[in-house]
Amino acid sequence: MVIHESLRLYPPVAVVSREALEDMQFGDILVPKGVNIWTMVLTLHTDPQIWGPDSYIFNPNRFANGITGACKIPQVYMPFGVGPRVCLGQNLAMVELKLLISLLLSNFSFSLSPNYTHSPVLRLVIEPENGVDLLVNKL
Ligand code: HEM
Repeated sequence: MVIHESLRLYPPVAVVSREALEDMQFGDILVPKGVNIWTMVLTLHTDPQIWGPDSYIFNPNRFANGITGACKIPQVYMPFGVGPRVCLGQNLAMVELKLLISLLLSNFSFSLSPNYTHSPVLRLVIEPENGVDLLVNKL
């Protein structure tokens, strides 16, 4: 739940793009050949109409009943992309994250340094603008 919520609010890949290789019609919308379409993952992940009024709040419990329980349109949760070019490493990434977090939390406790300022920025990926100063104690 914590990993899902982190990937929802801070998706490392905040934008995925596709180029139309031919003219394409979606209902009333014509997408001409050659146009690049950017899907704003972060916008989809924080839309209050989809996630509820607390959509900008970090709340891992929203995933207590899985992705379908967390939002109205589960397809919009796409930290690893969707479709034929979905991230090949998504299962490996999830296992790595679970292992790493379990190992770290069973050996150390963490708290935020008073120096920390919350300022996520979109560069190549979403990252903390001023780094993350942590106070780490060995258990
Ligand atoms: C938290 C970690 C990761 C995130 C958030 C992530 C996210 C993504 C996203 C958003 C895409 C683009 C999907 C699209 O265009 O629709 C992608 C593609 C890809 N990812 Fe990841 N990824 C992660 C970890 C990994 C790992 C660990 C590997 C390999 C060991 C990996 C391998 C790939 C590959 C090969 C593609 C290209 C797939 C294709 O174009 O067919 N990723 N990833």
